[in-house]
Amino acid sequence: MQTDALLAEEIRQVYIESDLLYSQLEVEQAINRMAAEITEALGEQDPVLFCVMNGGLVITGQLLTRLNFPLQVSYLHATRYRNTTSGHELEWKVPPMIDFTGRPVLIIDDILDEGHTLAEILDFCRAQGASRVYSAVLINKLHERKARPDLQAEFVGLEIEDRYIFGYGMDYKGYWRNAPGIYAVKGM
Ligand SMILES: O=P(O)(O)OC[C@H]1O[C@H](OP(=O)(O)OP(=O)(O)O)[C@H](O)[C@@H]1O
Ligand code: HPA
Repeated sequence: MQTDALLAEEIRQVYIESDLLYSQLEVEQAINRMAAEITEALGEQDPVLFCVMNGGLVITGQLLTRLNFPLQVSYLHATRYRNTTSGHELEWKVPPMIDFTGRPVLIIDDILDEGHTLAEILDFCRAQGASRVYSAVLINKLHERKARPDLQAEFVGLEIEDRYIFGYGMDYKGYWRNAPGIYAVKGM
């Protein structure tokens, strides 16, 4: 079999053998709660929201239609895993392109795993003059390997055990960001 055919087979197999950790309904309920908490904290603050591409795509879109107050939204692109299942140095592909000097910023991403990605993005936004920097993640992964012991997002959808997951923006080798639930890869 050709390499791409082998990968396609692996990708299908990973989905078939995965464990569903949270259904679409459970994820949507968590997003509703996050949106209410964000509205409560930022509804009067004229914030700038940044989607962390690629993984933040789905949660950002799902949150946006639930945030009924004045805000601006844009994206930044930083990657550490590069479509693999283990992290490397953070690579900035696109820095924030809206000026947010003196304004609150909300960084939105799919997952806070070891937290190197979020920590570096938060530091960058603080150094660039945000009045305050908040973060929202759909998933917080529970383990003792956080980049900083005190690192937490203000807004968290769901917590998961220490397994490699995909769905709702999170990928397995670049695939299954579109999976409509939170799935854990068998054996990982
Ligand atoms: O907490 P960490 O251990 O730093 O990992 C979390 C980051 O890893 C993933 O991005 P990735 O680098 O895979 O790029 P992607 O957004 O294109 O999937 C995810 O979207 C987070 O941004
Ligand atoms: O468990 C994960 N799944 C997908 N992407 C990720 N990026 C960090 N951790 C993960």
